[in-house]
Amino acid sequence: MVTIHKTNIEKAYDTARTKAKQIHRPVLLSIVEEVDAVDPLSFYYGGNSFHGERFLWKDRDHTITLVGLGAAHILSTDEKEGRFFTVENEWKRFTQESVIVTGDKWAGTGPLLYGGFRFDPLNDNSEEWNQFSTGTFQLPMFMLTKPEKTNYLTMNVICHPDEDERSFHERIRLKEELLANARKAIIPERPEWIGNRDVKPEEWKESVQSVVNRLQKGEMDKVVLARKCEVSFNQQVTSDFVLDNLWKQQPDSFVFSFEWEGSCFIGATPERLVKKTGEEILSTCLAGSIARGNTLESDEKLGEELLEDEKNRYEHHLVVDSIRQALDPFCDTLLIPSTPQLMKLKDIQHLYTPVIGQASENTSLLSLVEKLHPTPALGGVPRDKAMHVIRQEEDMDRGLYAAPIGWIDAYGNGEYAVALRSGLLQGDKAYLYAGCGIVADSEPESEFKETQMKFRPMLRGLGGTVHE
Ligand SMILES: C=C(O[C@H]1C=CC=C(C(=O)O)[C@@H]1O)C(=O)O
Ligand SMILES: [Mg+2]
Repeated sequence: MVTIHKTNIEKAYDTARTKAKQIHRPVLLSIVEEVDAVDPLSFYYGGNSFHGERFLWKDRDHTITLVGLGAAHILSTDEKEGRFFTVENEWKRFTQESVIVTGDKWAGTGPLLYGGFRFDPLNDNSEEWNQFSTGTFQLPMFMLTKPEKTNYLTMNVICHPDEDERSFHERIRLKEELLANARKAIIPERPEWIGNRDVKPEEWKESVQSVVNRLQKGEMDKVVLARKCEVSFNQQVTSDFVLDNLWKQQPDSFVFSFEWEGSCFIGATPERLVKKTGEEILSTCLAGSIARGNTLESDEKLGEELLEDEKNRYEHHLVVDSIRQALDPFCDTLLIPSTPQLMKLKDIQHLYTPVIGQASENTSLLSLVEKLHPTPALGGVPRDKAMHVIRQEEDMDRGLYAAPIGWIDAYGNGEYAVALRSGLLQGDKAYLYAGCGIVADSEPESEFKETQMKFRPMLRGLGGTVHE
């Protein structure tokens, strides 16, 4: 990796081209510059000439927003077991040969790989998820990074050995145009909502009962079962208006979109899988749910009920235990409070235990993702047995729902969320997914109601009427 500090970009371009000629391979040139304040959503809408190749990421702590336009490079794998390492090694190799022009090494700027790993590489019941590989990632052509108050723009160009200079100048012109577009107010178009329907709701409740019977016999401790809801529109649904809604409606969640080959995976999830900045790592145990109350008093009462409820505490405890076991071997220090607190979101409250650790040297972000996924907040205990039951019982493909989605930069910093409260926009349909942790004393009807609450953020985000 060659890092050049604040130089003439023509010179950097020559360096990259010369390098490409020497190694007989294309070389990535990544140019980072500080720009005047840009509204991330306007940058996204204004980049609609890249429709189908855009992404947006906002974390739940409001520390970073990323918007990517266009794909300078695609990295995907169909490997099953080794997919995390394949992506990691490919990414390392690719960035090691790159030329980066930057003022400093800010996390989330420069070369950055955005995308996700499918929930279950062994599920080939594909339906709507055909176009996604077991790991699907892109390096954006243009990317806006907003860490709190600053604004950076990264331009990624793949320089070929026989590169024609004109295409480079064309990219610079395009970058200026995208920044100018983002400063004009663009209001996203909203298609008309036709209706929504639960897919096989009665069958799902029967599955819950059959899993409860097995749990009561002691075959396993926990299995998370999910179901699907389908929403129809009068015309193609694009991600713009959905993002606009989710951004405003779910300030305390990760808001993300990932446009890919005509579809868009989108959502507002409260759950972090893992974040790594230098050696510091953060993770989240999130499991156990109850409704929000209509008044402050009833809301507090429900919160207290959740904190004391044995069934929910058990659901949660299994997640804490498993995350501790996964992270402990990779950490010099690991801090996990012994009792959960409440995470209150617009439609639901959860039991929540934050995790902070100091990773031992040479621990990579994707190796942590590999160890953590799927946590028992989406899979179960024991993991392999639960995955087998999910394949048997769910009769669908989760695709990227409940899967790790996020980013990694050239310095190994990054963050992956667990893609809950999410859906796939495809043509004039949106497919939404929601699941529940099933334990021995689960009741199908009340778990069904829990999934109804978990569909609400996306139903509202899609413009549906949600009874508060
Ligand atoms: C599987 C989902 O939620 C998980 C995260 C929080 C609470 C959960 C629960 O109480 O069952 C689930 O484990 C989902 O939202 O689809
Ligand atoms: Mg639950």
